[in-house]
Amino acid sequence: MKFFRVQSVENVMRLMETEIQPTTKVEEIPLQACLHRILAEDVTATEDVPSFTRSVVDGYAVNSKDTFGASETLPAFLDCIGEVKMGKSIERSLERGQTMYIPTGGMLPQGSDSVVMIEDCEAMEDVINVYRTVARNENIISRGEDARLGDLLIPKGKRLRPQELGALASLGKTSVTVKKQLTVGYLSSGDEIVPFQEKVIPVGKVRDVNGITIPSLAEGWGFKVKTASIARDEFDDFYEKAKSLYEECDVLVISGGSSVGTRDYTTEVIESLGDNEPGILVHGISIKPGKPTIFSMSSGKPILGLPGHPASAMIIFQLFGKKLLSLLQGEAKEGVKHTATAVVSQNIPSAPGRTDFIRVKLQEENGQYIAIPVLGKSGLVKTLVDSDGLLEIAEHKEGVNKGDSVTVHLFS
Ligand SMILES: Nc1nc2c(c(=O)[nH]1)N[C@H]1C(S)=C(S)[C@@H](COP(=O)(O)OP(=O)(O)OC[C@H]3O[C@@H](n4cnc5c(N)ncnc54)[C@H](O)[C@@H]3O)O[C@H]1N2
Ligand code: MOO
Repeated sequence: MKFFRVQSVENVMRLMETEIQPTTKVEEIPLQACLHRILAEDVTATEDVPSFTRSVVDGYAVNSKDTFGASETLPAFLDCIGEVKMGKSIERSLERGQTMYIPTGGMLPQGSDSVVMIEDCEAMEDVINVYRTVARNENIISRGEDARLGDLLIPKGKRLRPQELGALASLGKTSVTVKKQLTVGYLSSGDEIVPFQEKVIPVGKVRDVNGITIPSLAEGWGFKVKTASIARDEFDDFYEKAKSLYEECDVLVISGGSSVGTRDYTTEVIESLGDNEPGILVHGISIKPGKPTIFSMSSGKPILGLPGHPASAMIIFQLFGKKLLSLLQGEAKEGVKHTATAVVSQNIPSAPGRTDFIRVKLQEENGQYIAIPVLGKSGLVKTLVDSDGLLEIAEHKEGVNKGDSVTVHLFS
């Protein structure tokens, strides 16, 4: 493996797609614990949903033909023969010219095919004046309209959001088979890095920023995280910590030492884990920031080496870490990216042959967002705090011009 034989963002993404095999570990858990988990089985409807045709308004159940031509000046007159009770089955059927009062959610009686809203009617003892023509199926939800018995309701591989949980609840599913939640092993490295809890630190030391940003991102995406104390720039200490995380977790993420400095043990340690087959596949991406990124596969397990600079680490983890975890977790398709459209506030040059991710702040002006670059080195944490997202300048472009409309990837 040669150092810094940079590969394009696209190549690295493709490589991840071919190398990473989705986990086969599944578990059955209660529906209430399924939020953000990946469905491991196709869910088909075991009954018609809803199981009966119901009204979506308070009004009168009618045969739409009986309202044909009805208007403010020429109402239709229908005989009211009773009332539908909420939550109860209705045995009586309507004959032509008849109606029944029906609450929102009530079951439609046989002989009716629509509901006239109460506001469009007037009750005159047992006769209801209908002042509006309604169409067939108006103001109702038909039996099986959500899903018919046997329909594929949610395909496997789908990340379960609150609405999928709602659909599963509507079928009476109390437990669901999902992919086992992956555990991300995270390790910060470097002699200069000290735990962030240290109140006073000697000159030359730096508090561990990546040790909080990277696990927080992974947890926010629905993964478990295990960490170890900061690895020293010394092979044995680094190796021991990396090895135990590698063995206990589904994926290992290391920050720092990804460059080519003499004290950088990261590559050596990565190559010592598992069978190192195929080993380091990427060391260097044509991207800014984050060029010295490492991606390795060993004994079927992915290892990601993040550059130490906090902005580089976070940006690379957002882009490649999220993709890697989503592939490994067996998500059918990565979730929709959170983006905003904005107008660039100034010219931003970029070197062709490299994908640039510019931190930007969004400011709303006259109903549109203005993207203002937050310039600063990738070692500066404040640049991340000041920015709302990233503006991507594609590899083939020489920059963007003031006034260009661009897509900004929002920090989640
Ligand atoms: N000769 C070259 N040198 C460098 C290159 C290059 O192409 N050729 N690339 C530069 C780029 S780009 C980056 S990014 C860095 C990445 O370096 P490392 O991944 O080896 O990271 P370190 O040297 O360990 O740290 C860099 C910087 O970040 C601070 N750091 C590290 N870990 C943390 C942490 N957990 N929390 C907060 N800050 C952290 C560290 O103290 C350093 O200041 O390499 C360039 N060099
Ligand atoms: O590109 Mo590095 O990632 O300068 O900080």
